[in-house]
Amino acid sequence: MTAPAIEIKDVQKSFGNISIIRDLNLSVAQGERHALIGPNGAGKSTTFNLISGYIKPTSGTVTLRGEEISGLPPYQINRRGLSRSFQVTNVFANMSVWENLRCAVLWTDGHHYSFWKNIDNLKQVRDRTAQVLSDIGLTARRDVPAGLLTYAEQRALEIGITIAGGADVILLDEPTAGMSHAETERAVSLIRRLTEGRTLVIVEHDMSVVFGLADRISVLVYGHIIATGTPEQIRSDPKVKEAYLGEEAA
Ligand SMILES: Nc1ncnc2c1ncn2[C@@H]1O[C@H](COP(=O)(O)OP(=O)(O)OP(=O)(O)O)[C@@H](O)[C@H]1O
Repeated sequence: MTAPAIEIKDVQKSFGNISIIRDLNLSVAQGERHALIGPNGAGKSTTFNLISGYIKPTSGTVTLRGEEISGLPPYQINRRGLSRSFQVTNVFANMSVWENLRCAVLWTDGHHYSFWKNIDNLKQVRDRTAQVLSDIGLTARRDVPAGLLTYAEQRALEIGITIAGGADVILLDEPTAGMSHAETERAVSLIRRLTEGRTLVIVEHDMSVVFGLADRISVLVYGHIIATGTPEQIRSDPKVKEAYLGEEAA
């Protein structure tokens, strides 16, 4: 049997004496698109931080394709094929779109200490950067400083940076936050296309995105998953309606 892409087992996380994540159990199959939803402050970003190594669990384990990763630093988890985006736009504003992407490709390829090399001569890096640039639809904007892109373009670039290294497990934290309806629709089709054949975990408040994209959904309330299931199961789960979705999803 194939190991899950991500498995969180009995994870607890406290900050000081405040318990934020309580008995967290979550299994995401390889190739699945999984959405993590829940009210503000439920612990969704904290869960992403726990998976990607930015914080360590107080207890419990996180495994990636069957191998324990809890306790590893973020760059080692990244090298094992897990990449994440952040809630806040996280691009280098003064660097061009091309340079931002190339930086992400170099980083994952382990070239980041070779700053004395002429990196544009690394054909493999150049080809991969051009491929991602085209995948995110920003080829015409390649030389524009990232800080001058529209907000939606910056978020697309951020998704490009996240997938640039070829990770097969992708975590996206609110990728459509702050976008218009039309921008959101474009972002969803971009995400669907770019995560084809990979595993995706997405934190998202926009329910049209969640229900349109996810194979399965988990609902986190006060640091605990109260339900996991298909969009239909989640939509009709009385516990979920009461705790989170309310009449909105009825
Ligand atoms: N480093 C930290 N130290 C102390 N408390 C923290 C820390 N990180 C998060 N928290 C607290 O943990 C709780 C969960 O926060 P988190 O950001 O994970 O929630 P969230 O579900 O992502 O919320 P939102 O939907 O608003 O982004 C919050 O009460 C937050 O204040």
